Amino acid sequence: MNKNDENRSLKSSFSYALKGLIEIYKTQRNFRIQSLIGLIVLIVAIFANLTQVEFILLIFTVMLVLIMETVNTVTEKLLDFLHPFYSSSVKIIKDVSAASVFITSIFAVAIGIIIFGRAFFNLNPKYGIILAIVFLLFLNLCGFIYKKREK
Ligand SMILES: Nc1ncnc2c1ncn2[C@@H]1O[C@H](COP(=O)(O)OP(=O)(O)OP(=O)(O)O)[C@@H](O)[C@H]1O
Repeated sequence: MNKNDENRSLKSSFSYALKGLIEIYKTQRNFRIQSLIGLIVLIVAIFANLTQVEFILLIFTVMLVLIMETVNTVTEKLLDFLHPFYSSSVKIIKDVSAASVFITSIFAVAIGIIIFGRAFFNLNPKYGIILAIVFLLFLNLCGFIYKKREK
């Protein structure tokens, strides 16, 4: 492969990725909402008094939510293509995939509370941890009750 071919293939990979992004943006309402929230969060971050680590964490979190939504969309589209009819297995896979986005969103909100809470309201970082604890408590409690009921 010569330099020209390499440049061309790099260009086409980029254009395919861009088409994929446009497809997700056009068809996935959640992706549109998440990318808008991410944009607002990062713009607000510019005006907040944040440390370098906090900036990095915010960018990481915003991108992570979008990545998880993209992976979730791939899972849904793949399953719809392979098995367009009702199936309890498809249901479980789709539900679990949606759960991964949900967990990431909770993580994002906890990070937001910790970082913006400190910067704008001098809030103790423990409130972000409390949200994560409430989520894990709820998860364990529901899981426990559900398992008990199944027996
Ligand atoms: N083929 C199927 N068999 C069984 N259950 C399904 C099937 N397709 C979807 N479901 C159920 O419907 C839920 C929503 O699935 P769907 O693919 O419509 O995703 P969605 O959340 O509406 O995605 P989006 O709006 O992002 O396209 C799944 O989590 C699952 O519980």
